[in-house]
Amino acid sequence: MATVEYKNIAKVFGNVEVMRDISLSIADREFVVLLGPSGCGKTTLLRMTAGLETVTKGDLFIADKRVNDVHPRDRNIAMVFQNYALYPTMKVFDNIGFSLEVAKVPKAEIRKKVEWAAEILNLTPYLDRYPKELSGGQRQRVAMGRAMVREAEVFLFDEPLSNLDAKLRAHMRLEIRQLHNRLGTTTIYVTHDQIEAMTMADKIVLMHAGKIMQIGTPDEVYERPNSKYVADFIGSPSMNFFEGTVEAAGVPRFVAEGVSIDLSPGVGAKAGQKVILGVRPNDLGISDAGGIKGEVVLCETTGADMQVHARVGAFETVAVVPRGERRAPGSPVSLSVQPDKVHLFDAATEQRIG
Ligand SMILES: Nc1ncnc2c1ncn2[C@@H]1O[C@H](COP(=O)(O)OP(=O)(O)OP(=O)(O)O)[C@@H](O)[C@H]1O
Repeated sequence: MATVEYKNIAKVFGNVEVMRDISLSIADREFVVLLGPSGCGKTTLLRMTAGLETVTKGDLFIADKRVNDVHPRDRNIAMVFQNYALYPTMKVFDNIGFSLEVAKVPKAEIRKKVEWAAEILNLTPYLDRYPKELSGGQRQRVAMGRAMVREAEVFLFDEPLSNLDAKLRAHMRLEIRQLHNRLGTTTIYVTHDQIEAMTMADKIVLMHAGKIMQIGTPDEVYERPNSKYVADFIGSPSMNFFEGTVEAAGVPRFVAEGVSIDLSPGVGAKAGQKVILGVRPNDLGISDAGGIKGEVVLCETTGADMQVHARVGAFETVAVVPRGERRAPGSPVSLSVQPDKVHLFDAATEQRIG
């Protein structure tokens, strides 16, 4: 097992710089998720870690050893891809054991390791089958088995669940996380799915346009997003945003067209400062009186909850409330928010205030 360290990493393809000055430390046994929209550079960072892409600038360390120029084979990593990359003409047993066979490990030892991995992954009944005779989830487990038998120091996952249906994805999330709890292998996992990131990660690294926007535990990035970008990316439905000004006579107050919200007394904003105020849909309560006045646009039920879409002044908002709160479109509604549930960002820099 090992640490992974990125120091001022940059990546240029041709003359296009897709990544600049990435620095990140991953602790031994940590499960880190690289999260971000398509094109943000997460796969490129993973492929550089694997040695499948060169590092243009900076230093990459695995287990305290600089590996920029080390061949992928000698990095002691195992990678699990989105498309599993199984060999179609080999049975499950041989797929899992193939790398050991190439390394000329004695047959008895290969058998022992493959059976050990199959047992943990619930693949024992399938060792004699070909990949095409397996379900998507089973194929995914075979791909993980291949990584496990190599006793790699670091596991790299590149969107491993994106080809599975929603239910199986949820199940495999749990399995991968349990596997990590059991083996403790340092893991770097790439996804654009925030639910995967929130449920699996010890630490989320949120990327955008080749830069790291925030590093933190799932709770930290959810509860204290350091910028409007992060606040908007994490959470579903997305955070509500209101652009306005802070007024500070007595209790500080946020004011925008049709909106007035009390802020916590200690809030770091200055009087007159232009800000963006954010509230998570779950932190918006609705009632018939008091609070911020608005008009219901639409109510949608998601099963357990109801999403109330409302127009408030110049803003579209959504509140997630218990299912019984259905209201007709066009009816008046009042929205309330606790001052300590408010997120404030500077309007110009979009960075968190306080
Ligand atoms: N071989 C390449 N040549 C040129 N540009 C590339 C190459 N590979 C990736 N890029 C560019 O680098 C940027 C980062 O790509 P990368 O695949 O790392 O993004 P990603 O966040 O993993 O996205 P996705 O979720 O779509 O895979 C993109 O703008 C992409 O177009």
